[in-house]
Amino acid sequence: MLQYLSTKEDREAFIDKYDNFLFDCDGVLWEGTNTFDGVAESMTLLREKGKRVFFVTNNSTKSRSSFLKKFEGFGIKAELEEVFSSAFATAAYLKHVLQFPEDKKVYIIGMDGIKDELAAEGIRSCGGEEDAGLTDNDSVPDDKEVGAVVIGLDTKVNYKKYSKAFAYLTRNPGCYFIVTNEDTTFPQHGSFYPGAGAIAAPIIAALGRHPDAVLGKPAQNMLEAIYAESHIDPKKTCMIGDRLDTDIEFGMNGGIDTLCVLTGITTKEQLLSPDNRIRSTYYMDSFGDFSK
Ligand SMILES: O=C(O)[C@H](O)[C@H](O)COP(=O)(O)O
Ligand SMILES: [Mg+2]
Repeated sequence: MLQYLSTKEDREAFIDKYDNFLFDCDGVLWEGTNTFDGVAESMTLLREKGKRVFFVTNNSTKSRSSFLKKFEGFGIKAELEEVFSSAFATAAYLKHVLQFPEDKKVYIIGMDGIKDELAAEGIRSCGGEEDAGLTDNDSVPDDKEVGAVVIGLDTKVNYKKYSKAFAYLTRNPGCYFIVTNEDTTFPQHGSFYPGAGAIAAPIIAALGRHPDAVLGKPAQNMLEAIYAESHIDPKKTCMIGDRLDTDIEFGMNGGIDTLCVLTGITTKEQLLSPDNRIRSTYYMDSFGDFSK
């Protein structure tokens, strides 16, 4: 039964119930370059109570170490081992699941986060922000070294990038088509903007097929990585997110409780609608309210 954490007592009882908290980032801890009131204080409260904290973001634009700088800028304590991103999960999938060959490389539509996480796994890549300024419509030469195309949120996307990705996926036999996450929108500047799912959609339409793999929430790759490294008890763990079809579904699929906050994508009307099939365990206006 969906419970609204409306009083200080509700919020204290919620915190005492769990040992581990998994945090989505965009729409929960911040929106673009702005954090929400009380977020840093609420995070400090959890740390002071000895709770374990993990960050599980579908945002593939930054590497985990770059995210650490963003956390620090908002006064949020975070360790590298606590940060899991869709770019990190994608690099791990290529390396350890696909056993991506050393003589192959990845073509990226996305930001440096994907390039950096691939490099950390020793996987070569091209495209990404290097192709940001391409405006020509010249033919795309073959490049048989490209063994995978990875698409994530790309705020510098252009037609040439799409042309290259389409060329490699249709010309190179066995070329993997991977999307870091399928969030259709993400919150910033007080509004909503196209997300990774919207960036990948043109290639899905042109190819007439869906990706071979999508690594972000609600897929369980990041939760499995957390379990493998930390042995946390799912019964004492709660996922805190702002998007129903990624964060809350991720928790439901993983058998953990969930808290939906209303500072990002999901509105109270959407959450409470009789048509909504993705019901979180709890909901509250903002994670920052724990500091009140
Ligand atoms: O790709 C996107 O649309 C954004 O990165 C999206 O906001 C995911 O970020 P998260 O809410 O999982 O931190
Ligand atoms: Mg979010």
